[in-house]
Amino acid sequence: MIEVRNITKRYGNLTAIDRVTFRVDKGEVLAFLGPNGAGKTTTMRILTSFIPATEGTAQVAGFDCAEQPDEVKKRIGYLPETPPVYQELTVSEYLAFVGKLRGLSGTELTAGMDRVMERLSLGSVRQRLIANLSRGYRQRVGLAQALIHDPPVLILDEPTVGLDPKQIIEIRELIKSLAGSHSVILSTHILPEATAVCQRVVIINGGRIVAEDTPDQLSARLRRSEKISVTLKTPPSDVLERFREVPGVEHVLTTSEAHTILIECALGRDIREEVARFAVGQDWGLIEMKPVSMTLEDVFLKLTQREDGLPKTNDTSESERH
Ligand SMILES: Nc1ncnc2c1ncn2[C@@H]1O[C@H](COP(=O)(O)OP(=O)(O)OP(=O)(O)O)[C@@H](O)[C@H]1O
Repeated sequence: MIEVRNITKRYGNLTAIDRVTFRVDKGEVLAFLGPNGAGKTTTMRILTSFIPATEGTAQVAGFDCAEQPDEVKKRIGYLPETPPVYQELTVSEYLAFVGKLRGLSGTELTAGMDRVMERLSLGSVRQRLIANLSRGYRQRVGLAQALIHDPPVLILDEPTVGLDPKQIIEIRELIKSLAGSHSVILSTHILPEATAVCQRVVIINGGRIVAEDTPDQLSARLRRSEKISVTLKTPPSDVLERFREVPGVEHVLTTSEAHTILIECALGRDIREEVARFAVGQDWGLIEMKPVSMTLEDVFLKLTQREDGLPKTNDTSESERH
């Protein structure tokens, strides 16, 4: 439904995105995840035919974003980071206005308005001025304008920024309910949002795609070792060296918690029994031992930070395509 091939966008000397390629299938919800400045908005703008790519092609429902912008816009609902709402209109007036801009009129317009108001539970505020709505309701109105012409494709740029936790859950549930009937790209820098809502994640950093997969597959693929977190009541000062004696242990690391250490062994091995026997034998007071799985957050940091912990930038990033 969305096909992006090798798109590059340059602003003067700055390459905002560099040979970005990905696709979104019919009914799929894709997270476009990346830190600030990674190139998310630039990509969304090319897809919505707001700006042309310097190189490469982007297509929506078979139409070229640069050459057939009218056909593309008909099939896309776009919610920019700041919803394009008019404060001085009521919800009903605003949605009628947007619907007309989208070419709807008569019964088609009324049906479209009724449909989005019901879907976004806007019925009770339809006669309220947008200026007097809470942020959560304003965001719902923003989503309603994106859906008014019932487009098959939705592009949502950071749709939950600035909402309270309850509103965030509501908006995420709504996006999930669109899966199957709509193809959705959700741009976000919030990791739990990607896992909560999307089936697939594209990670962009410094203008380049650095990974693309399901959240589970991403963590599995980047995991290079098994990790166990061990908490001891009375660890000796040389606890790291001592644990390195245990057969199978490859690395022992400190953690931010004084009495907890991290033990690594080869992928597929389970050395918990040996580790427990050793700690108990030394009488170090074994309080807790648990396997540590790699979260999407770990994956994200691994892919978007340099070895020295600084963020990778558009100028210095090495593509780590997997
Ligand atoms: N019109 C422009 N002119 C010059 N540089 C731009 C322009 N728009 C974006 N950039 C630059 O391109 C890079 C990518 O920006 P973009 O807004 O696409 O990132 P983003 O991932 O959406 O970040 P954010 O989440 O902060 O909006 C940044 O370095 C940004 O400063």
